[in-house]
Amino acid sequence: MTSEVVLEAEALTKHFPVRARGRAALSRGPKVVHAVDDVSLSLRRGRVTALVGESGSGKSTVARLLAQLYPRTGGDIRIGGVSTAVKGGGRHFKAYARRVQMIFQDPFASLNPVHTVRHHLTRALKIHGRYTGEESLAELLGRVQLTPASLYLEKYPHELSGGQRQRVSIARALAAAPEALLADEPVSMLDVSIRLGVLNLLRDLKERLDLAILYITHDIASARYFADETLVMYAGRMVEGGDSETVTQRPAHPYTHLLVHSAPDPERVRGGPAPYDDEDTGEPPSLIDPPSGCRFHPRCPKAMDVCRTRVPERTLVGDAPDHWVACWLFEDEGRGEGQSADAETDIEVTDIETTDVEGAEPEAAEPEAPELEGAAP
Ligand SMILES: Nc1ncnc2c1ncn2[C@@H]1O[C@H](COP(=O)(O)OP(=O)(O)OP(=O)(O)O)[C@@H](O)[C@H]1O
Repeated sequence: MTSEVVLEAEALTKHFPVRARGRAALSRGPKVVHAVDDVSLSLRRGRVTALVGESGSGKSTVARLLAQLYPRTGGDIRIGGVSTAVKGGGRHFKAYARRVQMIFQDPFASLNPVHTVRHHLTRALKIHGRYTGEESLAELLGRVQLTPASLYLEKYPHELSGGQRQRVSIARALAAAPEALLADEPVSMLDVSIRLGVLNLLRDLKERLDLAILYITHDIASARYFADETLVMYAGRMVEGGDSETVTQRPAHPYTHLLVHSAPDPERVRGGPAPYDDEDTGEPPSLIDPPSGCRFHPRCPKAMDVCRTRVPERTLVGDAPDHWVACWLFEDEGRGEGQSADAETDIEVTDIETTDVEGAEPEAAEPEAPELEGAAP
């Protein structure tokens, strides 16, 4: 874990204002959606960091904050160690976007249907001052394994397969020669059969271009396969993090257990231990009025009194050097950040052997949909 930090967030917070309606508008003060609270993370050169959690846990908001597509409510974003807050559109945003690029879930929506691949890539290269004629286009397409370039350059998005479209989106992001790539569920809309190919491409790019990649996913099994480090988010807060093997094989937080247990797991099907009742998955809370203390406590089978009132701090656990959890169950065993000790928990651990990404995503109820004041871009 010693490679250089490219992009980091410290105590990042985003609250979206919501308009109260009816009597609530008269009786209560302004309401906000607590989409992201106190999130800290570091993206390092040549490493993939997975951000895992159910729908509505705040993953996309973290990515959009890191891409400077939203202003933040609080906290800091540093690129190359320098604090940065950029407003969309201008010269500063362009300079930032040269270093930090984002790819989205739906490549069909992010490519303009009336333009060819040539148009998309030429434009991106020109914006970032890197267009040097045909060979720069061929080089970009080569990077995403769309060769020979002549087969693809004159094609429109609808003439490409889903996987090819996502590769063109990735090529367009690479036109900036970024240091960090924020990939928001980059394979979840693709056919199961081609997901692995796109993840392998991203991994290859990470290695060849020394990219720092944030990989957002619902699917913790794919995080184990693809990411060096895995961070788990629940209801706007980060609850656990560490190297992917440890977080997915020896999860500490009860919520991570739930995610691991909901993932496809041949061992469990053969009778491996189940830490919790499979059916008892509950629902994520409203983020307008999130639970006090640990936000997972209403769903947590291990909840204690303290969980209802006080937010747990990050504490290092287990043998792996950077494995941390924010959970009161570990108050006694925790080493505090930077110390060393063993942590035993009374939670049984379920091994997962799944290494492909074809599994179903854990089901999650949609959180309460607020009336938006600031529309998402
Ligand atoms: N522009 C907005 N205005 C108000 N609330 C918003 C806005 N964007 C997101 N939210 C809310 O913030 C919370 C976090 O949403 P976000 O999209 O970041 O979660 P997510 O984990 O990425 O979910 P998904 O996997 O479904 O994309 C949700 O409750 C969502 O409704």
